[in-house]
Order: sequence, then C-alpha cells, then structure tokens
Amino acid sequence: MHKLLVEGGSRLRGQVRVSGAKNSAVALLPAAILAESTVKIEGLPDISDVGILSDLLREIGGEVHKDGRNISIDPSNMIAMPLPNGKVKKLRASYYFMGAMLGRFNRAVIGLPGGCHLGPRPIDQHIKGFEALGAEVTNEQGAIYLRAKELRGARIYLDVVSVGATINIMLAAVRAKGKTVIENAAKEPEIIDVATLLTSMGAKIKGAGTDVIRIEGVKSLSGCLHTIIPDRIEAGTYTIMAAAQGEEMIIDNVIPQHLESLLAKLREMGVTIEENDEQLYVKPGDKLKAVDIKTLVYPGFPTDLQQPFTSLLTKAEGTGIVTDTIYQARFKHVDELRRMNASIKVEGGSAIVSGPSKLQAAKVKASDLRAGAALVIAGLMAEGVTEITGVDHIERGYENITNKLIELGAKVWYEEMSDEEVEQFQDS
Ligand SMILES: CC(=O)N[C@H]1[C@@H](OP(=O)(O)OP(=O)(O)OC[C@H]2O[C@@H](n3ccc(=O)[nH]c3=O)[C@H](O)[C@@H]2O)O[C@H](CO)[C@@H](O)[C@@H]1O
Ligand SMILES: C=C(OP(=O)(O)O)C(=O)O
Repeated sequence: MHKLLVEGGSRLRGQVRVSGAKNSAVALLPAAILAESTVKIEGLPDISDVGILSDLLREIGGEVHKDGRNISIDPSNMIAMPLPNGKVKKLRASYYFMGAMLGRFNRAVIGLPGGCHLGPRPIDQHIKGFEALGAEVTNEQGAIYLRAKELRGARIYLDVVSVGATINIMLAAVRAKGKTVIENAAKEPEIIDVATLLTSMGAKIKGAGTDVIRIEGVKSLSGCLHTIIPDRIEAGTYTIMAAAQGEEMIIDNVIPQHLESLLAKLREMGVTIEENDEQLYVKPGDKLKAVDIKTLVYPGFPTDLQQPFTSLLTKAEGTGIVTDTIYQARFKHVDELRRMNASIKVEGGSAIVSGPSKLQAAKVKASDLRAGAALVIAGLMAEGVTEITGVDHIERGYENITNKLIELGAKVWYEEMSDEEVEQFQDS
C-alpha cells in the first residue's frame, strides 16, 4: 500500500492534458453489452474504475482488448453470468451492468454497488425504472435480481434527478419493445455521451441533455466506434489547482461549456480565465475573494468539485459557505483540512470556510475520490510535506496524477507505507 506525498509551495505552470471522462467511461463500457458486434471506444482514461469494468466485461464472456486509451469489446459471446460479489462492490458504476444486461438478456444478478461513501446513495429510481419496463426486481442478500419476460417501453418520471438512473433506464430501454419516455431526466454531459454511443450502435434516442428523453426501442444494436468526451471534473480539479497554486496554467482538452458554473465562481473570486474551443488559460489574481457555492444538478455547480473548491476557499479572503444539495453529508474532507490548519466548520449541511488560512502539512486520509483531490490541492498550498493515505480512491478517477503534477512543477511522489502505517490506516 502506498501513500502520496505533496511538498507544498511550488507554483504550478505549463500545460496539463485532461483525460477522457470517468463518468462517461464507466457507462460506455457496460453499454457495449447491448451490441451484437464489436464496440470500439477511443480516449478512455487510464484509471482503476476502467480496469475493473473491463475485467467484469471479461467475466461475463466479453472479448476485451485494451490498447493504451483505446478499447475494443466484442460482446457476441457474453452470457447473463451473475455478478453478485467481488469486483462489482469496488465501484459505483457496476450498477450499469443491471440496465445493460437486462436490456440484452432480460435478466441480471448484480451485487449492490460500491463507490465513494458520500452518505446514503439509494438506487430506488433505477429500480423504479426497471420495474416500469416490466422487470421483476428483488434484493436477495445484497444482490439485485432482475428478471423480465420481455421489456416494454414505458413513461417513467424520476422522483429525484439522477445521473445513474437516467443512464441505466436508457440502457434497459433501447432494446425494449415500444416507446420509453424518461421525465425529469438528468442533463449531465455524460448522459449525452452515452446516448451518442447508443445512437451510433443503432438506438433511437431523442432529447438526451434535456429533462425529457424519448427512446424508441429497436430489435438489435451493432458495434461502432466512439470517442469519449473529456473529463469535466478532472478539468475542473486542475482549474481549481491553477487558481490555488498556479502562476499561469493551460488546461488542455476541455469543453469549456461543461464548466460554466465553476468558471463563473472562479471569476467572481478574482481569477483570470480565458477560454478557447479546447483549452482554458488560468491565472490567479493577487488576492482571492471568498464566494459561496451551492451544488446542484447540471448545469449547476457539480457536487464532484465541491470538495476541491473547499480547499481553494481556505486561501480566499472572507467567509465562503459551501452547501451540497446533492450529498448533504459530503464533508469528510473538512476534518482533514482542519488538521492542516484550515478554519472550517460544518453547520446545518454547509461548510463555512473562513480565510485566508496558512495551511500546514499534516498526515491526512482521503476518505473518497474528491476528498483526495481536495487534499492534494491543500497539500500544494501548505507549508511542508503533506502525507495522503487512501490513494486508491484518487486512482479511481485521476489518471496519472503524480506525473501530470510533476510536469506542472509540483513536488509529489509515492512512498510505500510501513506495516505500522498500514495498520493505523486500516483502523482509522
Ligand atoms: C459513476 C457516476 O456517474 N457517478 C456520479 C453520479 O453518481 P450517481 O449516479 O450515483 O448519482 P445520482 O445522480 O444518481 O444521485 C443524485 C442524488 O439522487 C439521489 N438518488 C439517486 C438515485 C436513486 O435511485 N435515488 C436517489 O435518491 C442520490 O442519493 C443523490 O442525492 O452522479 C453524481 C451526482 O452528480 C456524482 O457525484 C457521481 O460522480
Ligand atoms: C462520487 C464520485 O464517483 P462514484 O459515483 O463513482 O463513486 C465522483 O466521481 O466524485
């Protein structure tokens, strides 16, 4: 087991290239189950979630060949193999095997998903959708059993706007008989990306990216070639880093429109940001001004950037209030930032950050993926060498973060943890 060390103080400069979007990749891979010939996806991020999903596709009989960032998946010999345990528990997106396998085989057995612990993460809306399409769904000893004689299109109103439920219902509905309408659908760019792949496979989908998605079921889907969109959360993380500790930075391979809510907030703080088609140029002002943020569904401020943004606020002058309306308990990073001398309290579902604080290095733990990103940003700003454990969370979503940071002039490296440190980590 290793830990990540971050020596604070270096100013970052230069260019960083953003990888393919994790939250697209993790849906595009299971979507390939629905095809009858080879699906090729280009530009995948090299992260552990992608590795695990590729293994799961192999477990059910897929022929998966990975060549750097490109993958080819031949689903023709796949079978409805139950996946009640094991790797499915390691990530959130294994739930997409439910929709995709149901869509292809009319049945599936999938263990309840893992992923970041952000408070309760129910999947009732996914199940509501599968049932509306005609599946019988039971939870037996922590695994979801889905069975249908035949899937039939339906009108489904989501009680909660959910990225996962929207995509999962799309996956199950594209080969169902007749028309499906998903109302109150999520509008995240990753949903459009998945709909684009499915459409290239022959699916009939209208309205992805709006809150009403209409799907006309087709009998079969074929292989295709798809290029993934850039990761707006990775891009946002480096943009926040640039605001926190950059001299001048270019964030490359970005769709700036995907980050409007973040860019607006950074500009309000006094950060200079210029945009072109694929890049952001970021230069922090002499002083940063505190702002409030409230996370919302897309195109609102993304919950996945809330934790990194909280680290940035410790450097700003004044008080900033961070409210997460998607995951009210997504504040595990706050205790760790306080160990680093940040002045933050959590009150009534908001974190109140008073700045500026001179951060000090400390031994801290990444409790989840974006908490890890928040601690890396804090470590870059802090005096001394910050030691971050829980690195596997960070590796779920950030490709090659150390190399990318070193290229920007940061001093970061991995070290093997001692037996005593591993024990302490496991007990904490
Ligand atoms: C793999 C993936 O894409 N993960 C993203 C996805 O997670 P995920 O798809 O799990 O998140 P959702 O959009 O489903 O969750 C949004 C909100 O709806 C609630 N909810 C969701 C489903 C459900 O059946 N019932 C229910 O109550 C959740 O508890 C949460 O409060 O969107 C989140 C919100 O943008 C991001 O933080 C995650 O990075
Ligand atoms: C919460 C996240 O991921 P997941 O849904 O995969 O746990 C995230 O990407 O910030």
